[in-house]
Amino acid sequence: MTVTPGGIETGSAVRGDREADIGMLLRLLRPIFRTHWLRLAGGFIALVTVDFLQLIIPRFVKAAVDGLSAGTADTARLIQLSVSVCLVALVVAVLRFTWRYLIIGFSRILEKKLRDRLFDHLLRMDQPFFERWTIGDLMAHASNDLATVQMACGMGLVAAVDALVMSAAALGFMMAISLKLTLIALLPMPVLIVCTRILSGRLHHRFNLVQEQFSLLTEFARATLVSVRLIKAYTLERFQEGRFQRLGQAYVRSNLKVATIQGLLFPIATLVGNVGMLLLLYYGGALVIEGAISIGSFVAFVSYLYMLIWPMMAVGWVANLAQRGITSMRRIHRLLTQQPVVSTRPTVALPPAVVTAYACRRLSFTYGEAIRPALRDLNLEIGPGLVGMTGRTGSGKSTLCKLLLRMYPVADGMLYFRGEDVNRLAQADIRACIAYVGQEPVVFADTIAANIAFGRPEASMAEIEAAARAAAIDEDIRTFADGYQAVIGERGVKLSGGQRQRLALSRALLCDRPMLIIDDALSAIDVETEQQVLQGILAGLAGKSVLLISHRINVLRHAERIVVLDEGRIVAEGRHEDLLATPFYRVMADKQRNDA
Ligand SMILES: Nc1ncnc2c1ncn2[C@@H]1O[C@H](COP(=O)(O)OP(=O)(O)OP(=O)(O)O)[C@@H](O)[C@H]1O
Repeated sequence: MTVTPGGIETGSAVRGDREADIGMLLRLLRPIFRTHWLRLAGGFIALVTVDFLQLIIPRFVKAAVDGLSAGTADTARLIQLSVSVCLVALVVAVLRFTWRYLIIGFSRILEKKLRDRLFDHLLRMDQPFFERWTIGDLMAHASNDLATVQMACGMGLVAAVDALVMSAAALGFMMAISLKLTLIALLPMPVLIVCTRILSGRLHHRFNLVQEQFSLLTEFARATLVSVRLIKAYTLERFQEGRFQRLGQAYVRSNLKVATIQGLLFPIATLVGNVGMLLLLYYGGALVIEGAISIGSFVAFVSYLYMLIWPMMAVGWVANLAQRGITSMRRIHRLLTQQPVVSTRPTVALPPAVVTAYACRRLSFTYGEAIRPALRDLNLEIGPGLVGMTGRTGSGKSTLCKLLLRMYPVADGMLYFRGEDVNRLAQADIRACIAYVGQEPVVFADTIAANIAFGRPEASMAEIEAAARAAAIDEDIRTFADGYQAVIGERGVKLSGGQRQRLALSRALLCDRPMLIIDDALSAIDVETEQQVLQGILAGLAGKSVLLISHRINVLRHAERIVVLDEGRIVAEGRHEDLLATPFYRVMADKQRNDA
């Protein structure tokens, strides 16, 4: 089993797109900042006010200490100062809540808007895009990168503004007391900035490793649970347990490394603060003895010095947050600037239904990195009525379906829908005319009714039941205790393979679109039910075009015309009886007759 590591770096680097500069990134964020400027302004006003109020508290303490040492402070004065400290602390508490609510709330709004944009963008991308990017890559963008940008635009901005205001104001107050003492007390601070910068860089790296380990662990658990039946069939439980345990150990090890760095960061900050305090005690004490500063000023100075420790630490932290935020924004930007390769600029409106739904004119197609074309010089008309298609595996049948569904680009003049070159039509217009049933039925963990009504959520129960009857699954559904309201488990685990296929078919029949493409989607249905299903399809055929791909002669013989593909080319075409004279079809028919 392959586990997707969610390696955004590797995945993106391979694609080698141009890196976005800061201006491009800001352009992406600017509209969100502009819309919420009032909220941000309110938040920062509250934040700066908190900083100033915090700086006022030591002034009250200074007044009290000076009053006490000079013998001028009486009880009333002390109560007055204490009440002032309490009131300021109360306002600080309210304003702290306010800035947190406003600014961190803003960063969550920003994250949501970016996530919505990313999601919308991904839904608009085409098949070649999803072949280049793994789901692990995309999930990593949608979780880790968005979380990093949120952190940078929330706590990062707060810490930057806070550090700036707090350090400027604390330094101002300290210098007002004594310039010399300020310079002495600040001597150890650069050590703190450098240490935080280095350690938080390492912390960031370790955090990334923790996240990577975590996504490996969760992806492994997901992949194991999804294929639990296969694992049991191959008695791989022990093997999987061992791999899971090893991944778990690696995750714990990465977390311990994070804890080590975090464990170093705070003691270093305290140590540096205490060294500053030592210098302050020595030189500040001397200044008090000389009478150059009062005891109150000395006490206030101590408070300011403590207040400086956080901003000094924040400098290194903010630099790392900003760096990480920019890297993540670049990845998001790279994803948002990917464009679908299938044309999205229609020049003409969808023509009304004509006799031929689809026409291929010397249609050739080669997958991006393939050396051999999957389809070569195909000349084919589909519709109205039932066109059958068969051919060896890998002969290009599903590729043709994908082209008809406009999942891959085709050159001009090769594919016509209702007489118009598909490159001149909107993909959505073409797709809206086609109901498609793929080889692998897609079933959601929802009720049977909701699964059938996926393409037409507004359909009535009567319509849903009629579609189920046409796909010969109505009787099976009624065997469930909750009938159409039965929840069929993740990926339809409560249904058999044949039931899943018929469910997918009923979904397509309910859509009642002019064209129906069934890509080998009846393969798991028994012969008797298969005939019922075919009757259901044939009953609704009037005026429609159906392309029915199958390896079964019994299915194909109902078609008015059968096309045989081999190595991407049409090697035979005609009615069932005519084709019996051709080698591939005759061998297939003989073999299936003998098997029966
Ligand atoms: N996404 C892809 N990228 C590159 N090559 C592909 C891709 N999908 C299919 N192919 C190749 O194109 C060729 C035709 O594949 P296709 O799936 O169309 O065959 P098919 O006739 O539908 O086979 P089957 O009967 O087994 O479903 C094969 O050689 C296959 O390996």
